[in-house]
Amino acid sequence: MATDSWALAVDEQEAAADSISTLQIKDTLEENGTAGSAVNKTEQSSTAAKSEPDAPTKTTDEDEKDDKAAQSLLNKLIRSNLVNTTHQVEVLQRDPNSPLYSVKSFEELRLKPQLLQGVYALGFNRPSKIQETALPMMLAEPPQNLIAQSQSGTGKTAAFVLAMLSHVDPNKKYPQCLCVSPTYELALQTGKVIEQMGKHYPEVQLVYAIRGNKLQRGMKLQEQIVIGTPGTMLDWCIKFKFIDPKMIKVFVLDEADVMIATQGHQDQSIRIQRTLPKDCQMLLFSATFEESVWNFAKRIVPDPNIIKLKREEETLDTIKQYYVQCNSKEEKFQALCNIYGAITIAQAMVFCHTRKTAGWLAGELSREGHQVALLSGEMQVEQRAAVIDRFRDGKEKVLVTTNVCARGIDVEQVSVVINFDLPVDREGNPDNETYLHRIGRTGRFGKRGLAINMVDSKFAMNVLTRIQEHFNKKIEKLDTDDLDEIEKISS
Ligand SMILES: Nc1ncnc2c1ncn2[C@@H]1O[C@H](COP(=O)(O)OP(=O)(O)OP(=O)(O)O)[C@@H](O)[C@H]1O
Repeated sequence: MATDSWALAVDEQEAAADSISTLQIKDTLEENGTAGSAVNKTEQSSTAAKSEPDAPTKTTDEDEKDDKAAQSLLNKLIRSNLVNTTHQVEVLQRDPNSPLYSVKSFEELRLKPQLLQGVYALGFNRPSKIQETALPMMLAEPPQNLIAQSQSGTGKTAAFVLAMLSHVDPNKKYPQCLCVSPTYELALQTGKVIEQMGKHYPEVQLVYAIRGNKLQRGMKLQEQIVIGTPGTMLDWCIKFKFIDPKMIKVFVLDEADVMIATQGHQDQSIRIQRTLPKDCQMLLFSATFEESVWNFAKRIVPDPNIIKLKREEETLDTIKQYYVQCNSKEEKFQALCNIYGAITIAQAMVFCHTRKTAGWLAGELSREGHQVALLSGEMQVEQRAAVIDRFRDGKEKVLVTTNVCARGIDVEQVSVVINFDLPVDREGNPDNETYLHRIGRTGRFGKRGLAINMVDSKFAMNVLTRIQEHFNKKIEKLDTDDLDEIEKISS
């Protein structure tokens, strides 16, 4: 696998315009000298005035899309291996009469030797759960269409990359596989996997259809695989005719759940799909599968086989939950200090509702002598990944954050999760799912965890009561002025 140097000569300015706007938000923390790093005690200013609890902030759909794309990218950047699951695979076949074929080894797939070498070079010993079923379907002759849903990190990208590399004819010097990703950064991440997997297959080449990668009018691409964002890909197929869509054998639409957040991306993807030949293999992947994703998937993939990885039920059984009653954020901070004074906490994650509170709290904790890391949404995704890596390595003991990192981060040492603010949705209702994900950071791998909720108003008390009712699990009151009582909770 090789990428031509011109193919990567992306004009950074324009490329950035194709990227998620989260990355473009001015990093106000950086101005304070604290972004992407541990909090510096001396640079934080103290806020003496009492303040009102944070009210829920409204977010726009565009924010949500940016957030999803950023979260997806962050997951990719911080993930070092396969997410371990005990999930069941659910399969709905186009032809229920044909026997379901699944593999337990990569050898059974009869891959080209260069690709098998690539798989081993990546350190893959055996197919993941989703790959066991998806790979035989994707590599079958005649090609089969597939819609696959499984959570992030279960091996979807590696699966479709292997399918694309298996289907191309390296002797034919024109595009044969198209892969569409929702953002510039996500396209680059998938491109990296193609490059790694195809390392021993240099005849196959890859080009990025992303804004800023300007080609000369009238030229025809020679690379067999094109990966890019929907707008540029559509232009390259229809407006500039760099690609002959009629020659495409495999069309992959990745991260459908992120894609559908932008109507324009949906329309462009559908327009690309319509230019492709009837026998082109259509593959669509998504981490989640709500109704809107499903409707979109059906428009892109006719007559599909469907694979779903059933979600593992998360449970609160191994987590002890408490709440602390306070009257202001300053009191909440004092309660937190008392907890730290009474019990030994290996590593803790503290969740706040807004960036402002998170920044303030990180400063206060730091002033108290804690090694604090701060992670919030306005940081660039790469900065966030660096903060998480440092925290995982134990360089900081407390991670103060907003919702941006509630999901997908496995830090084994996290023994306590503090909800400095309870999670609420846009309307101010309890966000039970986020609560579950937040406190699910602790009590992992069969260990016992501790979750402490800070309540500072009637509104927050009401949210807590409703969360308690939802999970049908009692959240005990904790008096943080009583050191003996705090000590007991850690035993
Ligand atoms: N069969 C395998 N054996 C070992 N590791 C694997 C295997 N397949 C994939 N991986 C690794 O597991 C991680 C997750 O894989 P991959 O990125 O393909 O998952 P994904 O479901 O596409 O996730 P996302 O939706 O976030 O892109 C990667 O680091 C990848 O290299």
